[in-house]
Amino acid sequence: MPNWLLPENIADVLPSEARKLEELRRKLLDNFRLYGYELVMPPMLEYLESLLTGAGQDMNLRIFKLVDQLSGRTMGIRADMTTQVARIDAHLLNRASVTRLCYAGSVLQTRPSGLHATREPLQIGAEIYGHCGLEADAEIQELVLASLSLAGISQVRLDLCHVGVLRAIIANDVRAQKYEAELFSLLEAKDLPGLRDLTQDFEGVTRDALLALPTLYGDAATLERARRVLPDVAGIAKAMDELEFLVRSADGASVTIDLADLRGYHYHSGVMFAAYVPGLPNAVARGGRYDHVGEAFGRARPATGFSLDLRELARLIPVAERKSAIRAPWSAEPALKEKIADLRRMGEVVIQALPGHENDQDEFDCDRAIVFENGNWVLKN
Ligand SMILES: N[C@@H](Cc1c[nH]c[nH+]1)C(=O)O
Repeated sequence: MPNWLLPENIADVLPSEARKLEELRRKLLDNFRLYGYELVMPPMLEYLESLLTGAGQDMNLRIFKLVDQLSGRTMGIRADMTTQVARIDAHLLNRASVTRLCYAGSVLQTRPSGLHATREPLQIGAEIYGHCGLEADAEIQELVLASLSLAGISQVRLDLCHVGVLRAIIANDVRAQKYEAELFSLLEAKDLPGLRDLTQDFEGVTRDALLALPTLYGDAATLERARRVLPDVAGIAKAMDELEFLVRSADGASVTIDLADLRGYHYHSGVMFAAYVPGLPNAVARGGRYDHVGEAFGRARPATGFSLDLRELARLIPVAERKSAIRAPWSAEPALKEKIADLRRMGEVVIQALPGHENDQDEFDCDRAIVFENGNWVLKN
């Protein structure tokens, strides 16, 4: 095997793609700051227990593990930054007020989420702690749309879902509760035959409601249909009210409902959403409420947020034009150095051709040059 071969679903980012990624990262983080989100940088790896706190079993399967030579304990490489940021809010900041945090960094996953998906997403996201009202979810929803619009993507569909619906359906059925994890995966896969099989011995109301969930998708009118079809219990009515609030607050954006789209790390506790764009089968961004993660870290804090993979997002936008640049000869002469420094201060890219490389091609489009004329260094087209 050639020694330059990388593992499956792991890739280098080459200059033109890296430029897109970095520009997007800066734009998004700058915009988060305009909304008051403070940047945090959690570590690449932690003890496994802290990475798993508050998260479901599927998180454990997605984390690469290794042994810490200093402590002998098992460490994990983060597969998702949301719970790390919740840990920071719960333990390190310890603020009682609303806290808005954002982050950008690589995460590593043992398995790709799709055939061509990377196992090293570049995750960027924003989270709000300390407000249990839906206003926080609405702000996050707005931030998702703003982020995608900064990437030049305007045709976005927000797909809303609510974990409370499934939880309310199985709340009074002990047998169904035992199979919660299986129910999640069958619903995510919209696997009706599998769902029929599993629910055979469930109580009639539970079974009917579970079988109805995969059919409850479509425009906002789906919520009325869901109210008619699903059992009339407090948990479901509350979830429907919350979803209706968010449909209203997303004014202008295209919103759909999909009560079975429960994909995620299973730490979500309320409203969840996924953003879809044309040409991509998987969601570009995901998020939602996860009020119990802080509690698992010892400090209950309402929480909601979103994250997306910058690599995936960058694939959707065209390659940025090659930036025009100025070519300069290589010389240590002070007058030339000063001229070059002046131009760079003005934001120009000035590339000094190293001796013997005057005609090399590179990523830049050198449309001007600094030349020596009549005793001066001048800029020429
Ligand atoms: N980190 C979650 C999305 C999320 C962020 N905040 C809340 N939920 C994911 O990647 O699926």
